[in-house]
Amino acid sequence: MTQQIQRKLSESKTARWSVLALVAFTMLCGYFITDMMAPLQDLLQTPVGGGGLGWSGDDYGKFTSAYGWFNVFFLMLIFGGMILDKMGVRFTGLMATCIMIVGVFIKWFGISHNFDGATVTILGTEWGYTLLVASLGYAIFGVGVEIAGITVSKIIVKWFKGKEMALAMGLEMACARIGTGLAIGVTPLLCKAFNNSISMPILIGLILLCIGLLSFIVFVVMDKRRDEELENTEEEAEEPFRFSDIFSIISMKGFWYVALLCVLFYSAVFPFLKYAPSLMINKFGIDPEWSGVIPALLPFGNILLTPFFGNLYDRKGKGATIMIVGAIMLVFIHFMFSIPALNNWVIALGLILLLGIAFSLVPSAMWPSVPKIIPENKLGTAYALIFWVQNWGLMGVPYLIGKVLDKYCITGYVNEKPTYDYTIPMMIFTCFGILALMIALLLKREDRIKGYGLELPNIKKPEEEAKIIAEEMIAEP
Ligand SMILES: C[C@H](NC(=O)[C@@H](N)CCCCN)C(=O)O
Repeated sequence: MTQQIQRKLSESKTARWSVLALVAFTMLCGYFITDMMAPLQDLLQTPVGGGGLGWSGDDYGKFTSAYGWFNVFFLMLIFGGMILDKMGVRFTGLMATCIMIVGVFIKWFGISHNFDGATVTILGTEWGYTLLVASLGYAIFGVGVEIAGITVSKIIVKWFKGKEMALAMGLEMACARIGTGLAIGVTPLLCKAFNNSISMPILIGLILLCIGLLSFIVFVVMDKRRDEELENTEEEAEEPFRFSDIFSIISMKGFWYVALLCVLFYSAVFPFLKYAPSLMINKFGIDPEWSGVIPALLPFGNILLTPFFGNLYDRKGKGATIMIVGAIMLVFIHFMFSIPALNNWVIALGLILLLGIAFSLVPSAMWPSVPKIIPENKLGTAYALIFWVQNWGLMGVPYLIGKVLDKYCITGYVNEKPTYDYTIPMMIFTCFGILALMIALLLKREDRIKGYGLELPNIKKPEEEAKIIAEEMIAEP
């Protein structure tokens, strides 16, 4: 009987696509705030007298890397994954969204106060209070948005397993990319509209996130209703999560290949995006006000392509091959960016569009591949562990690039602001691409050995599904 209800509910397309829209909107808000400071790097580095905050490249690198501080060092993401598997998607998602709100509020507070220019020395480095408070806020926000990310992945598996799972994940990522695209493209305009205010766009982000919380609350109501109908609450999951599951996950080679591919690939994209507006100004001579426009095309390209490739994976399979193609493209693109003579904006445009394709290929195949390697009751923890490994890159790479820029890449000063040569940073990103390619090849090999089914379609044919249901009904008299 339970299975029959489950079947009926899982057939309700409207319900599951509405759920997707609700949680994807929350993620859109989260990603908007994650990336909104990138196009303001130039203004942040403008001296205080000129209306900026007077940060150095190193300061900007520190702030950007704060995103991963608590996730990486205090293992917040891993605790988040454990909470997710123990407490379920509703509790964890609400908790994560509230953490995001607190973090953005603190970041806004830090940026909108100058604390009379006071500084403090931590671990031998000097921090202005504005930088420190804003970074702390961003670090707290980073915990929230990452836990929300794993929660949403689990929600999609819960509602879409055996259906259009990769398409749904692709669409969720597409919405998240709208957030990134808006952050990069629109923030400088918002800033200008409010008299070059850096804090005002953050406040707008905060308001948007509160609407994101409301959207998640509507999801909670729907999800609760579904579980009540199924007479199968999250707390009564058949095989609850055990602490020892962490060890069983990390003892799998397949898990490590996905985690390493994830950290290497994403380290060459998200941190790159944080510096892309500055690259456009320094290498391609684009006006600071418009420096976000070309980079913003990357996430907007993802909006169409990630669901497209997700759908392809659902129907045709070839997940491991898709990841290899994406990694090859990544190497080519960053290598081209690193060549100093290629400095025409048309080349920047072409490369960003290509990066949009590469950055659609890998995520659209990688995330839906995780449930093929890891059992569902350990999925929250597995996604959390993958995100944790990835956060080392999201934290460390912007910091590294900030240091490299200030130490090796300054070519001069204009209005007291440094100008940079981006050759070395782009070569660093190319190296990440090469390593990602090697791991993608190893993953395909492991799939052949272990038979995870990464090259197989996700959508089960009706005959196969009928067989599974019949087997389940026999097992449950
Ligand atoms: C689904 C995936 N999300 C992540 O990888 C997050 N850990 C990183 C979020 C960083 C946001 N700038 C994705 O967005 O592809």
